[in-house]
Amino acid sequence: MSKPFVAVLMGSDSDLPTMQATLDVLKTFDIQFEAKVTSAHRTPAATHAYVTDAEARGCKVFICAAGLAAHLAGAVAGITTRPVIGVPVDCGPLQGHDALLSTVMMPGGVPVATVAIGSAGAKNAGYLAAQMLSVGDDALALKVKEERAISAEAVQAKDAKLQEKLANV
Ligand SMILES: Nc1c(C(=O)O)ncn1[C@@H]1O[C@H](COP(=O)(O)O)[C@@H](O)[C@H]1O
Repeated sequence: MSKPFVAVLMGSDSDLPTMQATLDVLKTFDIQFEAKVTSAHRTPAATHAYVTDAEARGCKVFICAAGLAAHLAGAVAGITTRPVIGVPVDCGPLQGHDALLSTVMMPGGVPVATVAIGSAGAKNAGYLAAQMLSVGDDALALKVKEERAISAEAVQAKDAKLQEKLANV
């Protein structure tokens, strides 16, 4: 049986600093992934071949990051019926606003789940992929819940510190 994994695709190696946040989250959850530079514009045939092959080998979710005229996520969504998460990368003169619109504004029937511009969006792409995979995986669902609880505790600890500071003013 094919092993489930997430494919993390980037339009360029210049997107890697942004996408490190996605890879870090996938590692936190022990989710298998493949990371690859491939471009709908520059290497359309290779992108098509990879997506078709990855789906056949067990890819459950595609995460696609691109900046500027970001068509990678949309092009991948046109090839596969697996969920596609789009990360607009903050580069170029428009700082990712162009990538946001070209990633999110998909025609009906071919969705791309688009996250925020830049590293915060890249981080959420990892969490969203984990939540998608957790639908059929109870152990992963538990890990996602535990991670949420840890992050809630961190916020509460920050508030406790603030209250302490305020009490001493
Ligand atoms: N938007 C796309 C696509 C695509 O959509 O297929 N391929 C590369 N790119 C983006 O071009 C930007 C500049 O790329 P370079 O740094 O290689 O010049 C990157 O953010 C990349 O994702």
